[in-house]
Amino acid sequence: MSETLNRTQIVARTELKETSKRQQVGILGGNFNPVHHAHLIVADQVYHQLGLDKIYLMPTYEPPHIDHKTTISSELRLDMLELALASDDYLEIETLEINRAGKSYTYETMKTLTELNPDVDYYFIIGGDMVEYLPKWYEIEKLMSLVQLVGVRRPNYPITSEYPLIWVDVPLMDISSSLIRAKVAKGDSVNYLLPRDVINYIEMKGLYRDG
Ligand SMILES: Nc1ncnc2c1ncn2[C@@H]1O[C@H](COP(=O)(O)OP(=O)(O)OP(=O)(O)O)[C@@H](O)[C@H]1O
Ligand SMILES: O=C(O)c1ccc[n+]([C@@H]2O[C@H](COP(=O)([O-])O)[C@@H](O)[C@H]2O)c1
Repeated sequence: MSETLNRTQIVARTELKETSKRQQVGILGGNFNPVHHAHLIVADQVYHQLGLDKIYLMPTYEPPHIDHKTTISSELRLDMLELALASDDYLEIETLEINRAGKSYTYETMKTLTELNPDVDYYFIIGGDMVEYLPKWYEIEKLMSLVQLVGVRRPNYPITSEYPLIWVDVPLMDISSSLIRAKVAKGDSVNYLLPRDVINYIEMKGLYRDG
């Protein structure tokens, strides 16, 4: 945890201890097209720094952004997530949004998850790029009453928000799925930007060659 905790963080941290009988679960939602090492480092750092019981990486079916680019099939994205997480027992995949299909609104998802798991406290993790977009999220006020939002820094994005986020310090990593897709399309190396097994899968399936 950062040395520079703000009041929200300190209160939230205390609450973490007081609610220790309840399961503390983090969710990192995303398109994961493809999953990369920054996703895994973010999940790992939040897990350890907040002392959570588990983190789920949750692929969206259809990204809820109005202007979001098209994605690839959920089967391909799920395969890559499974390859990336094969050796970690505290990182798992939540397939609720894939199974539900349609637009993946986080409020709807977390409403379902909190109803299914009333003994779990959820921490929804978002990168700095998403933080500034929060006011436009569907039913954001209701979502905040269901989950604790956790922000992680991303290069070139501010670390302020009008919402009560817990900020977790992670190494600044200028890695993105779009960078990886662009590099694959150009034939550039993507070594060490994402797990080797995922790179092999991308090559085997011929993904992203056309941009
Ligand atoms: N390098 C990074 N540092 C911190 N957070 C990140 C990073 N990359 C992705 N995230 C966060 O992980 C979540 C899932 O990201 P997503 O699957 O959309 O990947 P992405 O790399 O942002 O993809 P794209 O480049 O296609 O937009 C989002 O909350 C995003 O902000
Ligand atoms: O619910 C919303 O309105 C909403 C708007 C934008 C993003 N999200 C969620 O934020 C997570 C990261 O989104 P993305 O597009 O960066 O992969 C993912 O779980 C999305 O479903 C949710």
